[in-house]
Amino acid sequence: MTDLLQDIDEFGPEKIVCVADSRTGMRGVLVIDNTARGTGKGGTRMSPSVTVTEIARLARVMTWKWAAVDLFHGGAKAGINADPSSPDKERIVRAFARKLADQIPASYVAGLDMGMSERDAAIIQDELGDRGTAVGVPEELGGVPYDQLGVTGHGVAESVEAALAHRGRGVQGARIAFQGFGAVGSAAARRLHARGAHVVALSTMDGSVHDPDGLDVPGWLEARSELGDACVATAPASHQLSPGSELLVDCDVLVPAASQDVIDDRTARHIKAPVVVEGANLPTTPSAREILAGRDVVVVPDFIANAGGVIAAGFAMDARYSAFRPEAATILDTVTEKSRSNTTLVLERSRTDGVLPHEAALSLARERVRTAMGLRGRLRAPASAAARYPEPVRPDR
Ligand SMILES: NC(=O)C1=CN([C@@H]2O[C@H](COP(=O)(O)OP(=O)(O)OC[C@H]3O[C@@H](n4cnc5c(N)ncnc54)[C@H](OP(=O)(O)O)[C@@H]3O)[C@@H](O)[C@H]2O)C=CC1
Ligand SMILES: O=C(O)CCC(=O)C(=O)O
Repeated sequence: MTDLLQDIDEFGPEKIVCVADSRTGMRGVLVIDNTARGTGKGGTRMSPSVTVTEIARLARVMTWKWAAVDLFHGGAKAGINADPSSPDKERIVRAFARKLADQIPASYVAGLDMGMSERDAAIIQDELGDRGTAVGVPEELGGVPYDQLGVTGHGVAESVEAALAHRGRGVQGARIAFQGFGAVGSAAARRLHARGAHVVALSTMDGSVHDPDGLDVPGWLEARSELGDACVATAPASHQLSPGSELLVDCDVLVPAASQDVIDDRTARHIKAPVVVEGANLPTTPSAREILAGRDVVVVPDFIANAGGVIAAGFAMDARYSAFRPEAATILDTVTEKSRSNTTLVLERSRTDGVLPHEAALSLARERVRTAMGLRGRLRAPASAAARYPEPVRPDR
């Protein structure tokens, strides 16, 4: 806990709530990072290795993500330390929702992240009743099932296209490698394949598949829906790679779409792709980013490339108060527009200002958050934007 306290900076976290339930063995955490631009909002992750620090780092990414797309929610993230394939998943998810609601009534809206599905969001909604809710619930409950719709992956694919365009080439025939074939990775692979790219590698925790001539993406999508992520084990031995090798294959764009910190210094020295588009949150360590930049590898930051989830969550947050469900096409069009324009903006700023894309993206997002904090009187030094809203001049009496 000492470390975490030392990690608190002027942006947050504002609140960390840990919950546990001895009957189910559930252990969970919610981190609300920064609410200057609105309610703290972010998905809920389930993994047996989740830590408080991991969730705090992810919550900070959410602060930047909402600000970068200029939508008015703040950063938050929740985590449940459990195996998502546990037969007790429903009991664990219910215990998490109940315990959290006891601690902070109605102040967290759950959502989807690794290891959680629309079905789990529905369970949270059921458990909370009028004490809180979740987004990402099935359509049949009036929700926006953004993982099933592949919204985040759609945006990642758009970001890949914009990054390729920035390098002066089209998506047709581009070779793309993926780590992670879950909600984000599979949807991005489907879209890029449909746009004429060759998906040359994909992976799950169970293994990696590689074909330099391009994999049969529709076939792998079907295998995934039948066999789950274990589908990769059915590939011929000649197409299987050792874990992590999918990050190092020869390709035009690498899309890490699984876990954090998978691109460390050692991996960064061997990546062959000239472009990395971060589908996952926090896949590249800060020092690896520097190494990649030194090797002229362009990295599109997570909170620029994978903002489709927050855009869908933004629509879903509004839909909580409406009997009307937003059209999927409206959500996807918004994601297309924001993902492309932000990717292009950040890569251009990076080039003209001579800074890493991450730094260019961060300065855009940080400025918006700082302005909101200043206007709310949360900064030690007054923010310059406050000058636009002067105190009323009162006539002398
Ligand atoms: N869902 C969303 O809307 C959003 C998700 N993200 C981020 O995208 C990433 C993926 O999330 P999502 O697709 O929802 O998660 P899912 O749980 O749907 O899928 C995760 C995928 O990654 C695989 N995986 C996990 N660890 C590894 C590893 N070390 N090597 C290879 N494959 C691995 C999983 O395999 P297996 O199933 O075998 O474990 C699975 O295929 C996360 O970083 C998440 O925070 C970001 C924005 C929004
Ligand atoms: O806020 C959500 O519910 C989904 C988006 C998310 O968690 C993310 O972008 O990482």
